[in-house]
Amino acid sequence: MSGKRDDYISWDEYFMGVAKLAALRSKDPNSQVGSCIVSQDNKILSIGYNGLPIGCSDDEFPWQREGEELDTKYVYVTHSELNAILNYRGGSLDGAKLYVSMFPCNECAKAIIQSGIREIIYAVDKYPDTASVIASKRMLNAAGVRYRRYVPTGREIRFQV
Ligand SMILES: O=c1ccn([C@H]2C[C@H](O)[C@@H](COP(=O)(O)O)O2)c(=O)[nH]1
Ligand SMILES: [Zn+2]
Repeated sequence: MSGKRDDYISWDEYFMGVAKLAALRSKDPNSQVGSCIVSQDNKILSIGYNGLPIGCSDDEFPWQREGEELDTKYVYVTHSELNAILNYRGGSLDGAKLYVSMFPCNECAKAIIQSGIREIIYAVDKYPDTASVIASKRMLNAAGVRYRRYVPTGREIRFQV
């Protein structure tokens, strides 16, 4: 009997919690997406969320979903997963894991595969019937990148000292 706490959070809760915290930085009014890249030995390597590229003002570029293509967010926003990959300055991501709050699109799947990430843990598969996500899964399957849904414990995570 060591007296150690036994209600500490799991690795999955920890890293998905970090990804969801990062998502809260997003200015996207509809979908806030956060990513946390983790090494095989559970060290956080990088974090990202969906947002505009450096130098592109959050207040000047559009956040709408519909209308003329050039007036929508879709042609400007950098996706959370790509931001996390690009934010990493340490070299190789070979064998890393990606915790992400929403299932990655086809463009992110390409970047994930090419970066060497080998496992995706996602919270929500928000658009499973879209060509983008179907293509994403097809590529991830072909490349042998595993993916699994994060199963919430239902436990409330509170901060206390
Ligand atoms: O793989 C992905 C796919 C999408 N995103 C971002 C891009 C947008 O900011 C939102 C999606 O907006 P909707 O209004 O839900 O279409 O999510 C991402 O970061 N990663
Ligand atoms: Zn994407």
